[in-house]
Amino acid sequence: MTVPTLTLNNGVEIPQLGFGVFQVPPQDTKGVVLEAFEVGYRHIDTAQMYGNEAGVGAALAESGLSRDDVFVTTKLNNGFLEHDAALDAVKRSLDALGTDHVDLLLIHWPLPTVADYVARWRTLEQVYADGGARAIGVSNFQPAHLHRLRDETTVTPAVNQIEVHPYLRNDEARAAGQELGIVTEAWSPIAQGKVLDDPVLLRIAESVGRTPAQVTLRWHVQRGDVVFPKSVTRSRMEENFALFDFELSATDMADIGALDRHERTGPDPDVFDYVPAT
Ligand SMILES: NC(=O)C1=CN([C@@H]2O[C@H](COP(=O)(O)OP(=O)(O)OC[C@H]3O[C@@H](n4cnc5c(N)ncnc54)[C@H](OP(=O)(O)O)[C@@H]3O)[C@@H](O)[C@H]2O)C=CC1
Ligand SMILES: O=C(O)C(=O)[C@@H](O)[C@H](O)C(=O)CO
Repeated sequence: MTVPTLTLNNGVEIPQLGFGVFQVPPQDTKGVVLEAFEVGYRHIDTAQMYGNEAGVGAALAESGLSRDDVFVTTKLNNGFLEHDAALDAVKRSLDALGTDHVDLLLIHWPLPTVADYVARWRTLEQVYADGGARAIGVSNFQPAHLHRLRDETTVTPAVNQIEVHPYLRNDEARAAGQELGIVTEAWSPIAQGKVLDDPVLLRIAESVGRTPAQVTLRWHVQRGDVVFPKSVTRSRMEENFALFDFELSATDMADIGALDRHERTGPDPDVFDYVPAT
């Protein structure tokens, strides 16, 4: 199955479907990512916060895949608020991943009540200028945060990685991204499994002969977002990868969109202030 790519605002191509490794235990990560590569995934979404970049790096090294064939994203952890500390943290990520550049580097959380995200964005701009990342972006940024970056900095984020699933369409943040030429990446795309028993998704899944997870992921794809479902279960990795040989009708798309309850599974970016010790 061929995974389509989207073109980011600096011309870099990103596979629209990837594999997320949040909550994959560090000691299992190499094996899980190698399995994901076997299934066909070529886009891995990790983070300093997940503690498993070294496992991703070990899988990259052992896979025999060319570095250019895999799109790797990592994220600057919340504790690195100062320029030099953030640069050092990025260097450690590159070492752990066994590469001299990532394809995409994100600010993980804006932390608007803790520190100035504009300063962290300038650090990412430097990493980008120095070749440590082919593209830079943000995660969990609200429209006002994106507008501040537009007004006060030089490089437009390539992506905004935000929580999106049928119970949280997150229309405002997606629309701000569209206005500014920023691709939306939908995290927790199946709401960590919470949407899978929904009667509407069950009905549509039955009608198209697919599973509720496939229908949900296909909904994201048809909306034009990037997704990277996580699973440590081989059969689910395969299920989540099989999205490009069926289509949802306009009515199915609208019915899924109507499930929005503004219900987050994760923290609210306007107030999230978790800063780990570094
Ligand atoms: N930037 C940010 O702040 C955040 C980013 N993310 C990113 O998004 C990725 C995906 O989000 P995540 O929170 O992991 O949640 P997901 O929505 O991807 O759901 C993962 C959960 O669903 C289960 N699951 C996966 N596929 C299926 C299936 N086909 N049928 C039934 N159950 C299934 C998994 O179980 P099992 O593994 O046991 O098979 C796991 O418990 C993360 O891994 C991370 O890369 C996530 C949260 C926040
Ligand atoms: O998975 C991520 O990328 C996250 O940022 C989450 O872990 C988030 O920090 C969270 O769920 C905290 O409870």
